[in-house]
Amino acid sequence: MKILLTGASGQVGWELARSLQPLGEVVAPARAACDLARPETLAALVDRVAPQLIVNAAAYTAVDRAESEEALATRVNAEAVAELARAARRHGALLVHYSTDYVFDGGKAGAYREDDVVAPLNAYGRGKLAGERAVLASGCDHLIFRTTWVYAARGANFLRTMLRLGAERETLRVVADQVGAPTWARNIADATALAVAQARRERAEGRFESGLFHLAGGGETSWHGFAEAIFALAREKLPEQPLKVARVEAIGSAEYPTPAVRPLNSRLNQDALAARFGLRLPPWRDALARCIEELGTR
Ligand SMILES: NC(=O)C1=CN([C@@H]2O[C@H](COP(=O)(O)OP(=O)(O)OC[C@H]3O[C@@H](n4cnc5c(N)ncnc54)[C@H](OP(=O)(O)O)[C@@H]3O)[C@@H](O)[C@H]2O)C=CC1
Ligand SMILES: Cc1cn([C@H]2C[C@H](O)[C@@H](COP(=O)(O)OP(=O)(O)O[C@H]3O[C@@H](C)C(=O)[C@@H](O)[C@H]3O)O2)c(=O)[nH]c1=O
Ligand SMILES: [Mg+2]
Repeated sequence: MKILLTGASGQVGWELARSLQPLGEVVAPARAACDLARPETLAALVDRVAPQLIVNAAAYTAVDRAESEEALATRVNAEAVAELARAARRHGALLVHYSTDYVFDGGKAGAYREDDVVAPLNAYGRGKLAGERAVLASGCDHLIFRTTWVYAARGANFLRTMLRLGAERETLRVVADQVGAPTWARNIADATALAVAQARRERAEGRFESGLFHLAGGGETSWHGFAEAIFALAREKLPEQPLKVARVEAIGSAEYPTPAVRPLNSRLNQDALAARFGLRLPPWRDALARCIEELGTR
């Protein structure tokens, strides 16, 4: 199977480049050769590669910057996605695409199910929602995974931000009223590969059905709880890590003003993924422990 992977330098894309290897030949063009800010160039790229599977891990993920760059964010997260999806349809390829908890407004009391009402609060969320809709509208075979609070040993993420700030400051202030589940990029990539393997069998047997699935770490916490776990695990597993931080103050979102409004509830119900693919990500703290252990081996 020939696989076109976008965003291979990102958190999820980096892990996918490894997880997808056993499934076929992974073609992962550099950004210059696959620029989602230029959607009009993508059909020719897909024609040239002629993949059976397209995995789109590229995205505009700067949530606050998107408020002042909504057109660019939407071009990358929706218009380019529409082009990739139409090209997948033309080639009879399966498209795997990722979306976000930020399509929701966070007002629900429990964990969000796939068919719950969407109502993004920010520009990034609006663009990602438009991306989901573009995939649906294209009529291509697809799997959309809505994930959340992604971190990895590399890339720009909350884990790495906390380790950096924790080395610089004695006190940090972190919001405690936004709840969700940290999700390790490696778990996303491995679950994607397993789901794709099943989808490939289903397609060969003519019984594949496209769908959208929530894919997030198990359990829940707040950003504050995530930060405390990061420092506890780093103290335990990274003796070399310089950590000055002595206190992580729990604050409300109002005390940490940002250009983009974030949902207070990011919890994603995992049952649909388990029912369809028999997959469930581990408790978020277990995954975080493994990721942090790995940081110590570098
Ligand atoms: N990060 C998170 O917390 C969450 C992410 N998601 C979704 O998961 C998916 C993967 O995200 P994640 O791995 O965290 O993202 P990252 O920000 O870590 O990586 C984004 C990737 O997209 C690439 N990219 C950005 N702009 C363009 C462009 N114009 N053309 C081509 N490539 C581009 C980046 O390239 P370069 O390295 O050159 O910048 C990078 O490879 C995305 O769909 C995202 O929306 C969903 C929920 C949470
Ligand atoms: C650095 C820092 C952040 N925060 C808050 C801000 C925010 O509410 C929360 C997390 O900060 P971030 O900038 O990592 O959040 P953000 O970039 O919004 O993370 C989101 O990224 C996109 C791509 C998604 O799809 C979402 O699922 C989510 O992971 O922590 C503090 O309270 N104190 C701090 O010192
Ligand atoms: Mg961010």
